[in-house]
Amino acid sequence: MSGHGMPDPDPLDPLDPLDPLERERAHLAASRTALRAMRHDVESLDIRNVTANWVNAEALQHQIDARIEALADLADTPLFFGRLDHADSPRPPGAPEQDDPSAVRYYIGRRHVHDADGDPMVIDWRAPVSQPFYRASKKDPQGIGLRRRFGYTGGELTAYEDERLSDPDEAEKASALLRLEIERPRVGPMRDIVATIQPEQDEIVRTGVDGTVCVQGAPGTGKTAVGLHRVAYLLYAHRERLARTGTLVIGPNRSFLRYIEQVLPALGELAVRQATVEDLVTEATGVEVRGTDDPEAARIKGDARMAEVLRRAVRSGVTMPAESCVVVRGSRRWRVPAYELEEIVRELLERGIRYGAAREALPQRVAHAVLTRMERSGEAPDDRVQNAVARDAAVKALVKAVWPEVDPARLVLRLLSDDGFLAECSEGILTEEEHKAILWTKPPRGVRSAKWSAADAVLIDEAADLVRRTPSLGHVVLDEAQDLSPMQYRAVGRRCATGSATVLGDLAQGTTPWATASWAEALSHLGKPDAAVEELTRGFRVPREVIAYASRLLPHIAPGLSEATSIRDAAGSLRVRAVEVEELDGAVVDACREALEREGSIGLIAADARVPALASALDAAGVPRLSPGTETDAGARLTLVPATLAKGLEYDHVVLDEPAAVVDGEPDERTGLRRLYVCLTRAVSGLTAVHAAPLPDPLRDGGDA
Ligand SMILES: Nc1ncnc2c1ncn2[C@@H]1O[C@H](COP(=O)(O)OP(=O)(O)OP(=O)(O)O)[C@@H](O)[C@H]1O
Repeated sequence: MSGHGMPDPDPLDPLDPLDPLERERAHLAASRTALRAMRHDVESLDIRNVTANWVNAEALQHQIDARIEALADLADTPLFFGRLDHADSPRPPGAPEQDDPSAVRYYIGRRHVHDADGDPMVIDWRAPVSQPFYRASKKDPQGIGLRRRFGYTGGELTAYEDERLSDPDEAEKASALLRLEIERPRVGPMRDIVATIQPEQDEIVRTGVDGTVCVQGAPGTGKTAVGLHRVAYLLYAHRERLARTGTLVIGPNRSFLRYIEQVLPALGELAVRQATVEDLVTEATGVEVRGTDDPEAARIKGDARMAEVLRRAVRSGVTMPAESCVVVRGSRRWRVPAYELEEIVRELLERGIRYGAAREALPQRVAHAVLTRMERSGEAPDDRVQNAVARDAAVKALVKAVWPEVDPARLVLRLLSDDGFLAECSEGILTEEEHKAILWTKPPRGVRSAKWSAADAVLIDEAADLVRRTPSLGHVVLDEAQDLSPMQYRAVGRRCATGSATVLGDLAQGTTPWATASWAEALSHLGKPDAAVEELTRGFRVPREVIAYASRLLPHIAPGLSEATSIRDAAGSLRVRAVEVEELDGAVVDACREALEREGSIGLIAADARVPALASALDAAGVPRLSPGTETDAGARLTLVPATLAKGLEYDHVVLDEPAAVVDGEPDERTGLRRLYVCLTRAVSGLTAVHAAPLPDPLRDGGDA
């Protein structure tokens, strides 16, 4: 009997048993055939007799269509990328390195494929039996004798790489296939890393669904990749639960989301929403963001203290009843005295339930007080009477007077335009200057005409949650988290209040005035103070020379952080060129042309203010260019990227225009150097920095000039 997933060896098998590549190709072909058969089975399902009605039939057909789509055989996506042979029957010493047909064997791929008998031919990478493919090592072989990685060229299986984990004589070596995969030129959007997830990454990917993890990671350590694969993993391990509760990936902006949007569909996961925090809060509140704040106002509006200001504002309209409430039923009048109504109101205020829920509870409480009186006088009212009393005009009038309805947008509008109201709500919380900084000088006429800023929309979202609980999703991945304000963390936190989160970021790349200073603080704003913080320092993107150059900025921008290492040593990957001012644009265009002679994508990154000049220079030179978020293809490979949009993106070759201008584009030096750090760490193969102005201090006397 052969291992699982491999047919028994056929004595008449014409394949050369000593040619492993040929055998693997045969397994690939057989798996393809099996996948086609699986698809054919689903396609030929006849649902006419199993569904009683039209709606069911529609729903079922929809599921079937999705399944057919999921079973498509994508020619350029290999069906499997790895193989595990269990160590149960080790190869006898001196035996030839041929396949051991008696070993329990699994092929690992992007999806599950089984043969006509239901025996697995390929195992989903997320299944528990696949885990050793990512985690087993010589120190801890996890029962694995052989781990084989496959290399493909254009869909053809062309290479394999073996590690004999239980062979003490075999030295541990870096995987050449991993290196090839990372250096494979980038054209088009981000791709998945299922074939090469590293052990430290896999631990994060497979953290349980109830655990929130926060990952601090230097540029290019795979945070984004890990976050996306974690969603795919969770959807596999908890499909039903998450289908019900939903999953969400949050990124900093549209171009970033466009860059990552293909990864989950490529892993077979089509139903994960991807959005920015702004998308979420504007959608929830119905306001449109058309305005901006100056940095100081934005900082204050994003400060966690605003949550308390809003809490006070929401409850500010609650007043204590001055009069008793009289309900007339038939010939009798029932009076609940003011002091008792006050007790009810106070109790509701103290119970900490949502404002809206308390407003709904109030008439029932008053009705209950009426019913108690009825019972005391010998009546036997039932629930219907209580409901009728709760709907009585006198009770309604009372609720309206003491617990007024709150419209979140109107409330925030009042807060930001009514000096006295803001003073009342922020007393002892904001300083006089802070109060002035957020007050609108020209109050808008109404909610629709107001030029709401992104920070305002978050305030409205907070107010809305104080009134009515925001529904929570099952899992949220928050990428580039370091740039969120405390109020934004809270907005994300309420969207995973009963679920879990994966928080990804790098404190050194924080470029907002409110950038996260510590993960502990951020996690407490998120409402997940007990989350584990993991650090990733092994860099996959940036070559050693380039990351070392960028890391010179670290002591100035994030002194406590570890420097990233790089798994790749690409000599000559860093070039720094000094030119005269009048030559700058020309030298940058030349550097782009040089980069275009090589394969892959090219990013020309420049201070936002320099972008128009460089766009003209490229146009004049006849070099086609794209904007960030537009897909590169073989014909157009150069993207002109404003420094403020570079975060999270990567290019095979980066040309960096005038580093000093990138620093000067920010309001303070530390933010400027952080922005520069982001720009310096976008390159996979090579970075050419071209400058006319002196380089920022930490970068002087470096590079090969
Ligand atoms: N295990 C891996 N195998 C192959 N490629 C990997 C692996 N881990 C990361 N990469 C690649 O390294 C690059 C950087 O990954 P990613 O963008 O996820 O890093 P990041 O930590 O989010 O970076 P940044 O902080 O700059 O946003 C990507 O091209 C990604 O596909």
